Amino acid sequence: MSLTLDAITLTYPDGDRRLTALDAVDLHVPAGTVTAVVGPSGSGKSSLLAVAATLVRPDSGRVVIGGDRVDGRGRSALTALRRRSIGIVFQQPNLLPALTAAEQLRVMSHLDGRRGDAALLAEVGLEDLAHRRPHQLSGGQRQRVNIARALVNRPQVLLVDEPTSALDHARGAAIIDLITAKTREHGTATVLVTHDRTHLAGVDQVVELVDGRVRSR
Ligand SMILES: Nc1ncnc2c1ncn2[C@@H]1O[C@H](COP(=O)(O)OP(=O)(O)OP(=O)(O)O)[C@@H](O)[C@H]1O
Repeated sequence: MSLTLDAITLTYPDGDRRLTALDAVDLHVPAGTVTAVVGPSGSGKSSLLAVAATLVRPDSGRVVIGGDRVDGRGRSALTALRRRSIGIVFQQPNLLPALTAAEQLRVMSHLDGRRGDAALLAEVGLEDLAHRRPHQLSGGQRQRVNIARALVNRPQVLLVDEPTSALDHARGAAIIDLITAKTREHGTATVLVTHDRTHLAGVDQVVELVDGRVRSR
């Protein structure tokens, strides 16, 4: 399903004024495609991801997933929507230290009451490492578990924040390739926030944010 952000404006309190983090931002991400969001520090990339994740409510504008407007829904409806439809991959894989790779996935699917899917580990190339705990995995392998975990519930929207920042170039490129492949395979609408423009050759759209506005390219 597609993701659309329509005229999103977001401000934060800033002393006795408001700081405009996103200024009438439009973004359309068709199903099965990856949109990279680039821009300098403080340009609003994380804010955009937080709005798309329905974690932060914008001052104005609409968030539309698969044709349904989702901003403005109540808290429990948004929690259910996030569990069901939105996968989030954070910069640092926040895996639970005591659990094996397979267990990290099972915990997610139990939380949502769905069947565990350790086969996902095979999809991300970790079938032989299912029994390892996070400290027994490399940074790139941990990020793969993180991605597999975000995909457990087959989300319609995948939001990825700086997935390569802790990785060397080759491992970073492999992670972007993996995200792109899974996006195509599952028909996900994927937004990938990154500082690093060197990996962007394979993505479908690159959006540059400057001071909270989309700069046309
Ligand atoms: N909770 C907050 N309260 C007040 N201001 C905030 C808050 N979060 C972000 N900001 C401000 O909003 C603007 C956009 O921040 P945001 O984190 O979205 O940028 P970014 O592009 O993700 O930056 P970076 O690349 O450094 O992570 C910045 O000026 C930041 O200082």
